Amino acid sequence: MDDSTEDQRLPHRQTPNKPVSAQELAELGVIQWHLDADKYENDPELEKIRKDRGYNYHDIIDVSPDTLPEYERKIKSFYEEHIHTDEEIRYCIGGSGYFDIRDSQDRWIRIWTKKGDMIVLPAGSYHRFTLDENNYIKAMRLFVGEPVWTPYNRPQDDHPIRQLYVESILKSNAGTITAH
Ligand SMILES: CSCCC(=O)/C(O)=C/O
Ligand SMILES: [Fe+2]
Repeated sequence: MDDSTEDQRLPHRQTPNKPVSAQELAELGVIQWHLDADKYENDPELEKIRKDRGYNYHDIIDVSPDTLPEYERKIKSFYEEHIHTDEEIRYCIGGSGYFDIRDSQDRWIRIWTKKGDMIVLPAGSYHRFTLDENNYIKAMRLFVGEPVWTPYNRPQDDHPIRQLYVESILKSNAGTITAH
């Protein structure tokens, strides 16, 4: 992402653009699939992912000014940099939005998530979410067991889940992750 503080809904690409590969995202623990969102209610491919990864809970969230209760408060909270103690698993079944995640040098990577994209952000990863200029996303939220949506806003460097995440990234990449 660029460093501009302009509207969070803009793409915020660097000039020139600096694309990030699926491999680089995988090294941060991000998992992605692309599915046929038109058949999300009866999709063997989605069922297989859910079964393989134990995602036995799901619900649907409609994020737009007209559909989300307490829209202003929630949209602000989604964009505060935070971690969760569990994976954040989202399947975009309509609309679009940006999931931002910090890389190993603490730079933001912006992941444009559109209809059919399913993404897992690992537990302990610093991230945030915003709608894009279309102002609408319909997403399936998945979870293992009873859902816990609590965000822990940065700084969380002493949080055991953050520490586990940092260790796992260090181990798999033999790289450096900047402590702040
Ligand atoms: C599109 S789902 C809303 C965003 C959210 O649940 C979250 O935790 C963002 O980090
Ligand atoms: Fe989150």
